[in-house]
Amino acid sequence: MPDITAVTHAQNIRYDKQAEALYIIDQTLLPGEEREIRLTTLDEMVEAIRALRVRGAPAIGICAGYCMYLLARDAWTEDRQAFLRKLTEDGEALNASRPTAVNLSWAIGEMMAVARARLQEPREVLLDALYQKAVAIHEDDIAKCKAISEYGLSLLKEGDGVLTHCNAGPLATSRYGTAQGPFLLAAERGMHIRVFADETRPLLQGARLTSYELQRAGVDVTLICDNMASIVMRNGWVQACFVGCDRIAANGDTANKIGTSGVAILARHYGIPVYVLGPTSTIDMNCPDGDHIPIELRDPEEIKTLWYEKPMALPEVKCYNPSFDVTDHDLIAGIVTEKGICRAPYTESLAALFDDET
Ligand SMILES: CSC[C@H]1O[C@H](OP(=O)(O)O)[C@H](O)[C@@H]1O
Repeated sequence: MPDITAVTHAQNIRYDKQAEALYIIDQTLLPGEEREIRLTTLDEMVEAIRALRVRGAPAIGICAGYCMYLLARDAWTEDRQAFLRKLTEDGEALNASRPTAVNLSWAIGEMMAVARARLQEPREVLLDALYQKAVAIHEDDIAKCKAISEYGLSLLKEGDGVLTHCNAGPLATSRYGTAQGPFLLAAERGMHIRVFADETRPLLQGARLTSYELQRAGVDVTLICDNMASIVMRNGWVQACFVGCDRIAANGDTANKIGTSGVAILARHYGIPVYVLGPTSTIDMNCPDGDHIPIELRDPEEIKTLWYEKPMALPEVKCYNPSFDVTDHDLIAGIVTEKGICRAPYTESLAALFDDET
């Protein structure tokens, strides 16, 4: 029996204030096992983000907020400059865990701003302000994802087919998700949307996470290999592509999971619109274009060994393993944020999102 709320409200990141403990669902074990693990030390936090036990741009930012609060508790000393130096160092180490998703550096920056602003306050006042900021980052994302899901759903009609790539559901965010949120909202409202989920090699977030979330929510999801995107588009089964984002540059160029740019180029060939969905915390107005987005390179051996019982190529074969690629802004029909749907020219429409913040 579909349990939509169990999916949309999955506690992928949970902070127990009584125990002062941070828990995450270890996403490397899904879909076979749903296990919470506790993150206590900086090394555990860095490893969890690097190993994608917690992953997805917004989720990484939310986790980083709580991590910075815990690290501040450990770094505390009456010597306030020494405290700030230690927290800064820990934040830099956390930020280095993965370079592409701007949400990580954004969340760490938000927490550091509170630490600097409250530096001379008594210990409990400063720590409470940091905790409240971490909670705000988490709760703001819930509201953002719900709004993104509503705007995204406004682009679809009953019976539409949508192709998605990687995972941008509740496991990658706080609730509902970004690119997948509209599908879950449609299910809640009894609207039939047919989703084609790319498996998304080599980390298989689409197979392991997207189809796991959507199937359990009762969404009509079909899992396909990445090299099948063209045939489902050619068959006329896809009316739109919805993808997430890890960093959107000021001109609309968007970094997302490796393979996204190929989906967008295919979609252009078949005349299918591609929408990027993500919160404004994923927009980096200091990054002028996609050439300036740092692309994470992962262990090349993953190509030959990940999820396989035995290596699928000779050990001496070279591999190249970029975790993201950049979709040119001119391939993107719209960028869906919690503030609405931005259209080209993105240099102007994205900047306008921040007008009320200047
Ligand atoms: C709403 S998640 C955004 C984005 O993050 C994912 O990358 P990863 O699984 O490596 O953290 C993927 O690119 C999603 O589209």
